Amino acid sequence: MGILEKIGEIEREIGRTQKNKATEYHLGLLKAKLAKYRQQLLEPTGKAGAKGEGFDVMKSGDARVALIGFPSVGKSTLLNTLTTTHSESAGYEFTTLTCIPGVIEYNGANIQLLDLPGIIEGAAQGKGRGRQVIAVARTADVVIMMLDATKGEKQKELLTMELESVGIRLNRRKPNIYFKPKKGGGISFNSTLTLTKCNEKLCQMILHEWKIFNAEILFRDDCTSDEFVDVILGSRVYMPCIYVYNKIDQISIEEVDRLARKPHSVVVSCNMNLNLDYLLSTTWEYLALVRVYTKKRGERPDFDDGLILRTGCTLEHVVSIGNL
Ligand SMILES: Nc1nc2c(ncn2[C@@H]2O[C@H](COP(=O)(O)OP(=O)(O)OP(=O)(O)O)[C@@H](O)[C@H]2O)c(=O)[nH]1
Ligand SMILES: [K+]
Ligand SMILES: [Mg+2]
Repeated sequence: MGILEKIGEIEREIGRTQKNKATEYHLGLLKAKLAKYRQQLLEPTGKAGAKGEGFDVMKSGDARVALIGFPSVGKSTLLNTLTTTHSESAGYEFTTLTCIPGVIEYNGANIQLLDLPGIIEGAAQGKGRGRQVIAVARTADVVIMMLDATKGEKQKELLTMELESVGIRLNRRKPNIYFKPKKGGGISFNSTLTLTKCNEKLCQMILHEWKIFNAEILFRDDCTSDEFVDVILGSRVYMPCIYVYNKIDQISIEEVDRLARKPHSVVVSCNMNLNLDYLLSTTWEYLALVRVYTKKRGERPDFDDGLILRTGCTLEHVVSIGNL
């Protein structure tokens, strides 16, 4: 039996057990066991942690949005408000221990919203269930980083660093650098504009570090050496991210205004249902989905049955879907 099943069983038994003097000892033991299993689930070295129990959620719908944030910022409350799925929400940290999927219907599209356990500093190294959470975040089309509006910018900085450390780049374009390792011929370095943050010598030194002595490089943008490293390593994920400041019911209107003006930010109160429409329209915009209506020659288009496509797709995509 997996740890999640054990937890479920104990929770059910606690629910079944009447609270009185005679059951006091039994209930106490059950709660202690529950605490032990919950703790095991959060341990980086625990077997359950390594396997990622409870995180194998199928992709479904037209797009996937992952909710990440510190514990108790209101992620589950958001899922409960926007979808018909229920995820336990409570005032204590690590209420959510697994990945809970819900569906948002918007503009005729089905968007999968994933509630996830809270993550903390050190998540990328395996603290809490951080590694599994980050692995799920990588598979998303958009990340919603939920922040507690009462708690300042520290959470945002820490989470951004955690994601950076595992190769997730938020709200940044893929560096426009052409890079191709070769069999011979040394390193050929070119740029289409004057570089101010990086140069040929630095690139060569970096490449030698990776034991690459033959390659073709073309900078098409004024990129940094960090971005060059990202290109050499590949495996980077460039992810649109919305910073959602929740619990604005707890702060002054001046503070709300200040947070709302930050780049990529949306201010909300999940409890009081404030500004969630705007969060949905922003999410739609960040997903960059478009609806395409097909019609037969001489007939009117069927506006009830559009295709959901990503921005940048071509007519060929539409035709190939139509031929399925
Ligand atoms: N004041 C206020 N409290 C909120 C709001 N949204 C959520 N909360 C409260 O914040 C607490 C934590 O909410 P959860 O939804 O459990 O938070 P979470 O991020 O899912 O927490 P974990 O699963 O433990 O990581 C609960 O007591 C909620 O009622 C809000 O908009 N305003
Ligand atoms: K919580
Ligand atoms: Mg939760």
